[in-house]
Order: sequence, then C-alpha cells, then structure tokens
Amino acid sequence: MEMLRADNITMQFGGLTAVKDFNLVLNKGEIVALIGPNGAGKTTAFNMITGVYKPTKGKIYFKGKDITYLAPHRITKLGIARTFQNIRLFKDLSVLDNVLIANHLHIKSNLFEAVTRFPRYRIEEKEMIKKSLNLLEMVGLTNVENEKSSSLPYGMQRRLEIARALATNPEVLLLDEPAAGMNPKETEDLTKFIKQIRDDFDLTIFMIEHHMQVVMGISKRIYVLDYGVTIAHGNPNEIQNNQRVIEAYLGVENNA
Ligand SMILES: Nc1ncnc2c1ncn2[C@@H]1O[C@H](COP(=O)(O)OP(=O)(O)OP(=O)(O)O)[C@@H](O)[C@H]1O
Repeated sequence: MEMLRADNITMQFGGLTAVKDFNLVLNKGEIVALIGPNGAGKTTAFNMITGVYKPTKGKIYFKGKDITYLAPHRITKLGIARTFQNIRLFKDLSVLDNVLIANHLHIKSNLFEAVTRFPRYRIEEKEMIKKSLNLLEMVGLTNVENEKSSSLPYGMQRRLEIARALATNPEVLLLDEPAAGMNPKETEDLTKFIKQIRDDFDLTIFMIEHHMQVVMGISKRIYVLDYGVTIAHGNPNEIQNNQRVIEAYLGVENNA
C-alpha cells in the first residue's frame, strides 16, 4: 500500500532551487533513506512533506489525500511525525512531560475542561500518562520518566525525541539524522531500534542519514540528492555501486 507520494516537488528560495522535481514513493512498512552531501536539499524535502514549507511546484499525497498545502499540525494529526536534526526536547521538563506534551494533540477535552480539571479531562490525563509510560517502556526508557530530559545521555535523548514523535500516533515517521553525534555503540543500537519501532508501531520510515552503516544496514531503498536533484534511486547495493553517487561524495571530500 502506498503511504506517501511526492510528485515533482520543487522548492525555490529566491534564485536558489533547493530541491528540483523530487519524486518519492513510500510503501507501507518500508524503511527508506534520503542521502546526499551537505546542502543537497534533504531537510528542505522533509520540510515540504511536513508542511513547514509549501512547495513552489508539485504535489504531496498521504494515503492518496492531497496534503500539499496543509498546515504542519494538520499533517501531524493525519499521521506523519518527524524528528529534527538538532535534538529539540524541552530541556528543563521531565522525560514524561516531554512525551505528554505530544499526546495533547489527540486530547478531546476543550481548554475550559482542562483548566478546571473537569472529570473528562482528568480521565483523559490519566490515560495519557499510562500511554506515555507504556511508550517510554517500549523505546527502552524505563525508570527515567522523572529525570530532566537534558540529564539523559545523548543516545537516550534521541530515543526520547522519537518517543515524542510516536506519541502523536504516526503511520509515517520521518527521522532527520537520527545517528548524528552518536558513538559507534549507540549507532549500532539505533539501527536495531529503528527496525524494532517499525515493527512494533507498524510504521513506514523515511530517514535522512549520513551514517552509511546505518543507511546500508536497514534501508530497503535509497534516494540520493545532489544540489537539489535526484541523482540516483535504488537498493543499497545499487547505490553503493552507482558512479554518480560515488562522484558526488568524492567531490565533497575533495572540496573539504
Ligand atoms: N529557508 C531557507 N531560505 C533560503 N535558503 C534555504 C532555506 N532552507 C534551506 N536553504 C538552502 O537550500 C539548500 C538545501 O538546504 P538543506 O538544508 O535542505 O540541505 P541538506 O541536504 O538538508 O543539508 P545538511 O546535510 O547540511 O543538513 C542550501 O543551499 C540551503 O542554504
């Protein structure tokens, strides 16, 4: 089943074309990667899919529904969640509160009921806490729910960020460089973790990642962007042996 489709999406910033005619298909249950040198347009592609940027051209469909011009919160509510390149947790809040905040998207009580702690709100709140604790357990963050989120080791903060995204009940999860800043052990654990959440939460995952071990290890297919243009698309083996891809990466190294 097709979960997400982008048809020729293009994003121009003034005279700069950050992404040009990008075509994407994500099928249910797939883990698909988006790679490319710095500034290739990967985050811009994510920002278009999640409604942060409105494409200059092209259309985006979630389960057949046109979401191109929807606001980010509407897109999240439909079932697309994301994490960010730089961890964006509420640093001074507890681990549990960070997840609870994301849960509020699905709360049915209105503001009056919340402020007055109306019975319906109290019941919903209890359910949310239970659901959040369960979620934390599923991502391996047990017994740290009352810790300040900033006190967690880096790898755990990344898991918390993913838990927060999962709290919005997504069907499609976009991960922006989940292995950034991780040590080799954390990176290895992350690879298993991504597969595990795909299975446990019945997800389709689209991930930007520079860490080739992670990308090649878990991706079914890979899209490669360079200067906003898709220079290759294929399975890990095809991408590893693709001459244009090799040149794009070597070019970056030579310029460094
Ligand atoms: N809001 C914006 N306004 C103007 N230019 C932008 C904006 N966002 C991105 N760009 C430009 O678009 C191009 C693509 O940037 P983008 O961040 O999407 O690349 P990336 O592949 O995600 O890079 P990295 O791997 O370094 O995160 C860059 O030249 C960048 O400077």
